[in-house]
Amino acid sequence: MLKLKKLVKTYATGDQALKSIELEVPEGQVLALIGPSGAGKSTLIRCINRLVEPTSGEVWLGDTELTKLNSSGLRRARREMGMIFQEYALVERLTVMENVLSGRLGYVGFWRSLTRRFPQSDVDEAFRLLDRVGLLAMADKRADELSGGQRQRVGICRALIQNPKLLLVDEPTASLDPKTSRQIMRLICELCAERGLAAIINIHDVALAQMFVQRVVGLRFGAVEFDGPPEALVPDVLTTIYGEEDWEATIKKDDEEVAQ
Ligand SMILES: Nc1ncnc2c1ncn2[C@@H]1O[C@H](COP(=O)(O)OP(=O)(O)OP(=O)(O)O)[C@@H](O)[C@H]1O
Repeated sequence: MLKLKKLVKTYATGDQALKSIELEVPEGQVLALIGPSGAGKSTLIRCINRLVEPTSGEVWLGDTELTKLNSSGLRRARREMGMIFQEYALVERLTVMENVLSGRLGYVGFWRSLTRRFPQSDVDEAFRLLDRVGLLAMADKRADELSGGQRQRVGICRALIQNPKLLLVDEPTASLDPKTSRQIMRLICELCAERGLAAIINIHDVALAQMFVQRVVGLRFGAVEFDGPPEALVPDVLTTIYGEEDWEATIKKDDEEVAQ
């Protein structure tokens, strides 16, 4: 469904953030992207929807080569890729409902978006999504009245109301406490399963990634160092991705898989 071919990103500073990445993500697969700081995880996610322009190589979403699209083609293609951010990127003075509906701005016409008059079907879907993530009662609250976990749930609804094929998720739990982090990861993975949605989740917490995803890709110095199931992330493998460290405390223990 998503295919990256020889994807390279060299920043103007000369930093080679991605070195010829080859990656395929089938429909419905949730993949965690791990690796040390500076490995290129954010760059990879942002090159897919061209928030960062790749230097060379190809990005394919289904039959569309995203790297070939002009700006209007890209605008259309971006509807198919929902993005969830670490810092939520909500509009603080708008309500929860308005923030969720802003996910539809790529679909509604210019005048409608200017006056924020969304079709009833969009409003109905926003209510359904808010109900699904447990925020129905918050629909009229301002975004700046919410906790971090609640904000991220709004961010998830905003991405899903686009009806995307792929979710690009950039450190969704980095600003959250451990329990809320688990809840958010679980929610993202459940929603992907319910909707047959593929996702790439850039995440620092290896144990959290191992708990929820089917596939882990480890980046190091802009190259894929590991690609496999979470249980294959043994200490030696972590050392090749991150360098020398005592990994026993990091790797998921079976009895840690709490179903809360
Ligand atoms: N806008 C930029 N201009 C120049 N260099 C950049 C830019 N953004 C990232 N880089 C460089 O590209 C490399 C990869 O950065 P990137 O942010 O993608 O890594 P990351 O794995 O997401 O790191 P982190 O986990 O710390 O967020 C780093 O060497 C970084 O310094």
